[in-house]
Amino acid sequence: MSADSRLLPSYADLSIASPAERRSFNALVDALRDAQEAVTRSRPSESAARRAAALLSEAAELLGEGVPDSEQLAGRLWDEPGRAQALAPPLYIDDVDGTSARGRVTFSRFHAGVRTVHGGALPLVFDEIMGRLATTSGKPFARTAHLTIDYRAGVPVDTEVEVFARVKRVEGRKLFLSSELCLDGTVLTECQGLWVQIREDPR
Ligand SMILES: CCCCCCCC(=O)SCCNC(=O)CCNC(=O)[C@H](O)C(C)(C)COP(=O)(O)OP(=O)(O)OC[C@H]1O[C@@H](n2cnc3c(N)ncnc32)[C@H](O)[C@@H]1OP(=O)(O)O
Repeated sequence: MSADSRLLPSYADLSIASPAERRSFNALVDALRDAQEAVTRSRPSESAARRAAALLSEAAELLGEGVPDSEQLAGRLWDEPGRAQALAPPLYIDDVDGTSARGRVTFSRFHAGVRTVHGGALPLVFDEIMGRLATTSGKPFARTAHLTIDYRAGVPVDTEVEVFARVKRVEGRKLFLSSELCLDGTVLTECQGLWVQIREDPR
């Protein structure tokens, strides 16, 4: 396991997978990320594109229809960067306490729009770090209710950027958070978010 339990949400279930299952599933998700990036970067010949498509289809067929979402591992290996899901780029959360969080992320061309990171990909990272902050340090389960993004400057691909988040105030079940994505001390993108602690835990 790669993170200490202070960095994990209060509802994280670390017993969901054995160490061996965790390693092999993580390797599968890493390979999926590599495939996404390789397809994005490629300009294959017709035959290479057909062959690659057949291999990817074969992999999907091998995995079959899957298990109910309550049993899936994707998105639930909380102590792994990216939680073993390929939707968002893997976020390395270095620190979380009751009021702030700090992490690092590198977007690749898969998440690019025109030369810079796609505007729809950036909220994925804000939702991850603010979601972690909103639900760590014993806080109950909360859902994203509102996000506002300010795109100050383009975010480069293939470059590690820092992400910071903090709790600005709490009003009953409502947590008002803010977050910034920075490169060399310059804020590139800012996000304001509202998380609402739900009345009943749905899990
Ligand atoms: C580590 C984790 C990483 C991953 C984190 C991922 C987190 C997510 O992405 S969750 C998925 C995306 N979000 C959702 O699907 C949420 C969908 N919405 C909902 O489930 C509900 O609307 C929910 C839970 C946000 C609020 O529902 P409910 O508890 O019934 O709220 P309700 O009682 O109406 O309102 C509570 C308060 O919040 C306010 N509020 C609710 N929604 C909003 C909103 N969108 N904007 C502003 N205020 C809002 C209400 O005005 C009310 O305020 P007050 O108490 O001052 O009157």
